[in-house]
Amino acid sequence: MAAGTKKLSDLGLTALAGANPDITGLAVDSRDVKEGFLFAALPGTRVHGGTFIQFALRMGAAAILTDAAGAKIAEQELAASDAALVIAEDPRQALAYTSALFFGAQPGIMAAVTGTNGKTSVATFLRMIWQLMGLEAVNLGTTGVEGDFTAPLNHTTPEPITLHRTLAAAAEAGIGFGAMEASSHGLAQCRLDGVQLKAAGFTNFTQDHLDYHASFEDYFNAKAGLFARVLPEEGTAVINIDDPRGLDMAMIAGGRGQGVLTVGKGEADLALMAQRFDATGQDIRFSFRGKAYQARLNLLGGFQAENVLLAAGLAIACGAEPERVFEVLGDLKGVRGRMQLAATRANGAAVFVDYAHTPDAVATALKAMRPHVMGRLIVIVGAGGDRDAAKRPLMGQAAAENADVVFVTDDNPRTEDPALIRAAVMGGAPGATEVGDRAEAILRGVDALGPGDTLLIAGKGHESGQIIGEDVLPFDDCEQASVAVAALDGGLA
Ligand SMILES: CC(=O)N[C@H]1[C@@H](OP(=O)(O)OP(=O)(O)OC[C@H]2O[C@@H](n3ccc(=O)[nH]c3=O)[C@H](O)[C@@H]2O)O[C@H](CO)[C@@H](O)[C@@H]1O[C@H](C)C(=O)N[C@@H](C)C(=O)N[C@H](CCC(=O)O)C(=O)O
Ligand SMILES: Nc1ncnc2c1ncn2[C@@H]1O[C@H](COP(=O)(O)OP(=O)(O)OP(=O)(O)O)[C@@H](O)[C@H]1O
Ligand SMILES: N[C@H](CCC[C@H](N)C(=O)O)C(=O)O
Repeated sequence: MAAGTKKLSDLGLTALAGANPDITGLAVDSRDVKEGFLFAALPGTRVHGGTFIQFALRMGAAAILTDAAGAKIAEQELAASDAALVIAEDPRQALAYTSALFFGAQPGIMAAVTGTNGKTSVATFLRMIWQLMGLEAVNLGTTGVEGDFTAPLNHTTPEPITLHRTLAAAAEAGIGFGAMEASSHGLAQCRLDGVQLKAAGFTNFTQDHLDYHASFEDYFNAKAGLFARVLPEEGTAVINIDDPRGLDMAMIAGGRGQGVLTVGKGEADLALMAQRFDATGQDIRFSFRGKAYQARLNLLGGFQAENVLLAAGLAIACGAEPERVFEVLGDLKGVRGRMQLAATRANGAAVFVDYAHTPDAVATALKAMRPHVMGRLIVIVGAGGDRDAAKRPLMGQAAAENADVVFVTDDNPRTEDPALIRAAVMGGAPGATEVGDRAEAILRGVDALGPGDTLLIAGKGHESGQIIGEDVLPFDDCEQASVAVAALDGGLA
């Protein structure tokens, strides 16, 4: 058998007619199928993957994994083929377990974090904590794979083939610790089933993605599903109980027999007692199971202390010595595109870039900025196309309520009419100035900065492109901020 080749039966699958071919690879898209591959024909939001079974067979697929509907679509082609047919009630879940068995390795200790906002921040801080303690670690999510092993990713939670291929490569490179983000899409689509999780974290639950989930409760249940994936006996849930749904989450996890470690400002195991802000960060006092500690965080934004404590809780839940974890918090660095200082004007006014792309995140980011601002707080905001339309006016409103000056602009209009998206955002921020072109909006925002003012450019964070239609045009908020400052204050050749 060739390297990387496995028998179908070794992948936990049984074919209808008892066939047991060698499987040389896995594909979820028929266009990726090669000779000997298993093609997973999944039910989709636009089309059933069963439609593409005929193409997969032509490309040499040795096995097809699908559901009854997929098999029906390709009934004739399957009958005329030697390929093994596996029918599963939930082929997405079956694919996830099959991928885990096919690639066969992951970092020994894995933790995942879910929540509307803060996943990337918490996963990144957790990876940094591990590294600062001398351990080889990675985080996987919206910003790709980062840490002691790096790779690009297309999803916050990659589909299972990519996920398990990446985890196996990390394990092979000697990485012992992994922190991953669990998006609600990823959870609903079982993308991380088959990952052995030692701990799972919950940040918060507010509005997003109601284009995909049928209701708010459906969205909550998808997130709660993370706690069904933690190792039943030895796993621990680390929950932010300041969020109104935190206690619900703690009950769900506790009800499944997991240990629960609570984090929050009130009566929590890991409790934030005080924060004092200055120009470069904050000093925090906190307690762990009754004992008091303090730490310096070189991070802007009150919410980052909550994210750091959640990450610390996850490190402890994964077996680290609490004292050792608390010692390294002062060395944590900021996360790319999250409250990142992008440029400073000659008059001292600062420009920050942040990834706030939900109503709650826009409000949180602006409120967090306020104690650091002597003059006016200016914000540039927009909402993504082909995403939850209901959040658009709420994002405008969050901007108008928490900033002194608002510019509404484009943020990845994708296949929608950008003017209509802006109009929806303007609906929540009637006094705002509308500037469609994002580069021009940034220039106008930077130009409006007087001494003591601050500009927050929200929505794109670390992103490096503006998605218009199906095209991705190069665009970087930090770069545009520097260009605007240089153009206005001198410095451009
Ligand atoms: C809405 C959503 O999550 N869609 C995911 C879903 O695709 P779909 O159901 O829309 O697929 P479809 O277009 O109907 O096609 C059905 C099936 O046919 C296959 N196909 C299609 C065409 C073809 O020629 N051959 C072929 O085999 C497709 O691969 C698919 O498996 O299943 C696909 C395969 O598993 C995913 O790649 C795809 O993610 C798309 C690309 C996506 O953009 N997802 C985003 C919204 C997402 O997942 N975001 C979250 C982050 C959200 C957050 O901020 O929290 C993430 O984790 O990244
Ligand atoms: N604990 C928090 N509470 C509220 N808002 C937060 C919190 N943490 C981060 N944010 C806001 O959310 C933005 C996105 O943060 P982050 O990338 O960590 O979240 P995320 O959940 O990974 O988002 P996504 O999965 O959509 O990429 C930040 O730029 C900040 O504005
Ligand atoms: N993971 C999020 C990111 C949104 C970022 C924002 N720039 C946008 O395009 O809406 C999503 O895909 O909904």
